[in-house]
This record gives sequence, structure tokens and C-alpha cells, in this order.
Amino acid sequence: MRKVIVGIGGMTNGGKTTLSKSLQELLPNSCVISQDNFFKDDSEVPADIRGFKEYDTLDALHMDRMMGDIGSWQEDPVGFMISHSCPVKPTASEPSVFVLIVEGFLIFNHRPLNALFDKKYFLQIPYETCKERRSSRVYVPPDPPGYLDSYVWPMYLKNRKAMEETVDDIVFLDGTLKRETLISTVFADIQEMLLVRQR
Ligand SMILES: Nc1ncnc2c1ncn2[C@@H]1O[C@H](COP(=O)(O)OP(=O)(O)O)[C@@H](O)[C@H]1O
Ligand SMILES: NC(=O)c1ccc[n+]([C@@H]2O[C@H](COP(=O)(O)O)[C@@H](O)[C@H]2O)c1
Repeated sequence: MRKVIVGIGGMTNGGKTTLSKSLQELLPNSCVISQDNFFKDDSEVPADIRGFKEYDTLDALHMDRMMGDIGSWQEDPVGFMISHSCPVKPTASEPSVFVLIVEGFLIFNHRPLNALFDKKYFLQIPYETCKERRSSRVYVPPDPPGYLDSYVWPMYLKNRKAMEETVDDIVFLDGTLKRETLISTVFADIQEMLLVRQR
């Protein structure tokens, strides 16, 4: 059995979830773990001196639980997929390949998680695109006025700097490209990686 972990990182609204879901549909025996599902409850997230909730930091996330889920997949991919409603496809060829797609805005900022990736992608979009996409998205709790400009964007710059100082081998993707282009490019790249590793 072969196990491969692909990281789809990127800025908020870069298109991580969209790309990850499509890849899961295209890659047999794959499953997605989303960092967004590990945010702490609002009552546990402190506010800064201006009153902005500090959501854009690893401290706002249950990274221990996220790592626990990834560990469960590593131990038993089939069991994990069944319990997470990911389709399991019997394969004629051996060894079977299982792919875990881990997506999120801070996946490359958590050192223990970083060490697990076989391939890392990072979706980036310009500020204007980010502002436009984010303004039509409703988070729980919703963004207060000025949240992107005063808190989210500066935190993005800070987190990105830390990522670039510590992580190698990231493939940067232009998140303004058409969905279909991004999906086919990354799908082909992953398939190539799977073939190379098989040889
Ligand atoms: N390649 C793309 N081109 C245009 N819009 C996109 C693209 N990918 C995603 N979107 C849109 O951008 C918004 C954020 O996408 P999403 O995948 O949820 O981003 P993320 O998971 O990175 O926050 C959604 O409205 C989505 O439909
Ligand atoms: N899911 C939540 O509980 C929640 C709450 C408030 C803000 N957020 C925002 O989620 C963003 C990260 O997720 P996306 O990459 O999907 O946009 C962060 O910029 C953060 O400000 C999430």
C-alpha cells in the first residue's frame, strides 16, 4: 500500500477548497482534510486591542486534533475513508495508492504537519481579488468592518513570510486562473508524481 499526502495551502479565498474537492473527485482513493474544520470555538479565540478576533493564527486552530486525524488516515486509510464518507475503490494493480489532500490557509506554518507532505501547492491571488471574494463570503462569526484590511491581510503577510523562511519546495499557483486550468494542471502534476514514485 502506498500513501501520499498532498498539501493545498494558500491565502484566504485563494481557491483551496474548490481545487481540493475537484482533485478528490478525480483521484481514486483520495480524501480531503480541511483546516477550516479545526477552528476553535469563538469563545476560545481572543481579540486584539482593537477588538478584532485573532482567527488568522495557528493558536485559533485545534492543530492537535487535525494532526490526530491525519495520523488516523496514515494508520488505516481505508477505515478513515469509510468513516469520512470518501469512496473506496478496489484497485486491480498493486500496490494500491491512497492520497490524502490536506487543505488550509496555515498548513505550511505548522512544522509537524509540514514534514508530512509529499507535494506542496500554494494558491495566491492579488489583494483586490482576495477582497472581492472575501466580501461575498460569510464566516461564522461574520467579518466585522475593516477586518480584511486591518487584521487578515497583515496576518497573511506575516504568516507568508514565516512560511517562506522555513519551507522549501512549494509550487506556487495563480489562483486567478480558471478553475478548470488549475484543476487539470495540478491533477497532471500529481499523476506524474505518482508514476515517478512507482518506477
Ligand atoms: N479559479 C477560480 N476562479 C474564480 N473564482 C474562484 C476560483 N476558485 C475559487 N473561486 C471562488 O472563490 C471563492 C473562494 O473559494 P474557496 O475554494 O472557498 O477558497 P479557499 O478555500 O481558499 O478559501 C468561492 O466563491 C469560489 O467559488
Ligand atoms: N471557520 C471559522 O470558524 C472562521 C471564523 C472566523 C474567521 N475565519 C476566517 O477563515 C479564514 C481562513 O479560511 P479560508 O482560507 O477558507 O478563507 C481566516 O482568514 C479567518 O479569518 C474562519
